[in-house]
Amino acid sequence: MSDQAALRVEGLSRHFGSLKAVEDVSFEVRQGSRHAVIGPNGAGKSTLFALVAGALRATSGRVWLRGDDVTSLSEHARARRGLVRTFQHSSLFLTATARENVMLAVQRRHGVQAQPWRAVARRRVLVAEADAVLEQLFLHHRAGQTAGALSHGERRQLEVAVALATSPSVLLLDEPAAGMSHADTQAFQEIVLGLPSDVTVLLVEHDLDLVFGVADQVTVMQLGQHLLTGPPEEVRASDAVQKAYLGAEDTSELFLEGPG
Ligand SMILES: Nc1ncnc2c1ncn2[C@@H]1O[C@H](COP(=O)(O)OP(=O)(O)OP(=O)(O)O)[C@@H](O)[C@H]1O
Repeated sequence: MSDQAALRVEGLSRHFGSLKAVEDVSFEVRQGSRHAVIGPNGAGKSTLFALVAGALRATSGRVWLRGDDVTSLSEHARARRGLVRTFQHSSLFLTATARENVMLAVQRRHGVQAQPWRAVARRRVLVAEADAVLEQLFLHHRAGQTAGALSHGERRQLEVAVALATSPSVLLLDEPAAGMSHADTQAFQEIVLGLPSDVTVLLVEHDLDLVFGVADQVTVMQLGQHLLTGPPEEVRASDAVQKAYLGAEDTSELFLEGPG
């Protein structure tokens, strides 16, 4: 594994009966990268994401977090080591405020302390840390609202805040733009770009505007297999990617958006 890799998958496979949902996939995610996984429907992106997060067991292959083999670890054990995911379907406490949702995550990071006389001081620290994370995610003005009162886009922001509050080394974003309006997606793009540079981000995403707006590396999956990993301009220029991605002749509209 190269010195710069925060995460590496090596020969990773997951079969469902005879279906090879993910087959012998290998690639590295560099330290500090914003790395996206794309591919047509059924390409194996969600399965790959679940294998990396630890929600699914691999049929074969390995997952490395920095130099550590985490393949046999549960999702929780991986999260404790800094490999933290957001969920496509919200895992927020909807009746708790945005601040309380983040405070719970901060508290988990600190661990529960048993000295009751320090409770007031501890709460002050939790509030301050939670508010700092909310500010980072442009949600500070919503801190006192219940998560249930937030818009869909704001909830997705809050999910990232909750994940970020655990101090991840690698943040896994599961289709963050799913169900978002165009405006929300654009706002979310700024959030991803503004995440701390020492946090490595791996996102699985359908929205190519978001992908090409944030990613410095893109992995393309096709029919369970790894097709290409490279910088956005290389992916855009690849005939194989365009054909695989669209499966059609008219590729002229693909990959025209975004900087990179
Ligand atoms: N639990 C499962 N049991 C059986 N087959 C599955 C299971 N999960 C996924 N598959 C199959 O594995 C293949 C890859 O699915 P996956 O959801 O990983 O692809 P994807 O690229 O995320 O697709 P999409 O873009 O539509 O979300 C598909 O053919 C899917 O039907």
